[in-house]
Amino acid sequence: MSDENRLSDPDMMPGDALDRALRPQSFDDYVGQSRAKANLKVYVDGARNRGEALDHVLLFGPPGLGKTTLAQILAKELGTGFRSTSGPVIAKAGDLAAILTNLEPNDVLFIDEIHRLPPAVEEILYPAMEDYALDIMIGEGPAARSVRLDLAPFTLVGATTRAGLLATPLRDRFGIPMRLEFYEPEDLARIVRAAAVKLDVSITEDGALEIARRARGTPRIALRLLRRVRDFADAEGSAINQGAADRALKRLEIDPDGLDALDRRYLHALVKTYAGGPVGVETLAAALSEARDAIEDVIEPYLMQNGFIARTPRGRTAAPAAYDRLGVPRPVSKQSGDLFE
Ligand SMILES: Nc1ncnc2c1ncn2[C@@H]1O[C@H](COP(=O)(O)OP(=O)(O)OP(=O)(O)O)[C@@H](O)[C@H]1O
Ligand SMILES: [Mg+2]
Repeated sequence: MSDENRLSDPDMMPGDALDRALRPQSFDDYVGQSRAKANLKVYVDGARNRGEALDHVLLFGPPGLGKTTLAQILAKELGTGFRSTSGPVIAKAGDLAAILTNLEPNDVLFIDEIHRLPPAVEEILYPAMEDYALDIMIGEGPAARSVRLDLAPFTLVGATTRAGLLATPLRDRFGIPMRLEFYEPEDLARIVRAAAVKLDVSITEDGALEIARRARGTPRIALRLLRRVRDFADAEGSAINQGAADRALKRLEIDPDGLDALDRRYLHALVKTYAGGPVGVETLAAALSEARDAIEDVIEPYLMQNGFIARTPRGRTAAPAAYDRLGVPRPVSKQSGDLFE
């Protein structure tokens, strides 16, 4: 994202090595997402007992909620190998064919950002997912013929921040679609406390909860805030208690409800510049000098979840909570009946 200082950007790279060290290794360490987890446990047990490959799994939801982590855990719990790649990395059909033919029986193949697979690559995935087979063209012109090559049974785990961008034939081939949800503060507090133990940081219960409440429902952000708050607490020579966490997060310009500077700029533009909308996402992106993808993947899901904005066919609209949040009087009435239904 263009705003390099955005601390709560879950896409930000630095610290990712540490993130890896903090990654849970089993269903039991994986906090929250109880619905997804409970179902996956049943499917994993079934596949393992039958000695079969697990059905293909599609994990979708905003960045930083634990898709990659869950994919790795699936392989561990299945007791299979784990191969990992991503949509933009696979340029040619042959690249994917090479990966597929090298899989061991029942392996997990993880494709991150699966919505960015080139269409020609996507097509060879269809028979691979459906029949564990590759259709390869041999020769050219009138003599060309297609040869079918068998593959070992495998589980494709696809991850995407945008299930909506997936072609329907691809989406339909996932037997197990799973939406990951934003985390409750209590779950994020558990994640923060577990990380603090691993990082040897002393933190109180309410210190962890303060960080959790302000992490936009996202584990990656919670972990990042923990590291920054630790720096401030170290400088103060104090443990991370609620007061220390609050002071540090204020300095980081993260509001008590977790909104950061970019969230506030977004609401400001929508409510004040565009009179509460409806306004198109491209217009908002231009006004904020942010990429449209970042707006749609990172900013809007959390604002929507918290009732600040709505997406309508005609564009984004501000909900009453957005006016209240900015201290702007709510409009008395608007012609568009869909605003405050
Ligand atoms: N349920 C969880 N319990 C504990 N820690 C978690 C959980 N989910 C995620 N994390 C932590 O948050 C970090 C981010 O998770 P992960 O990389 O899996 O997110 P992601 O959904 O794959 O994000 P992206 O869409 O950006 O690829 C990881 O380092 C992991 O340690
Ligand atoms: Mg990931």
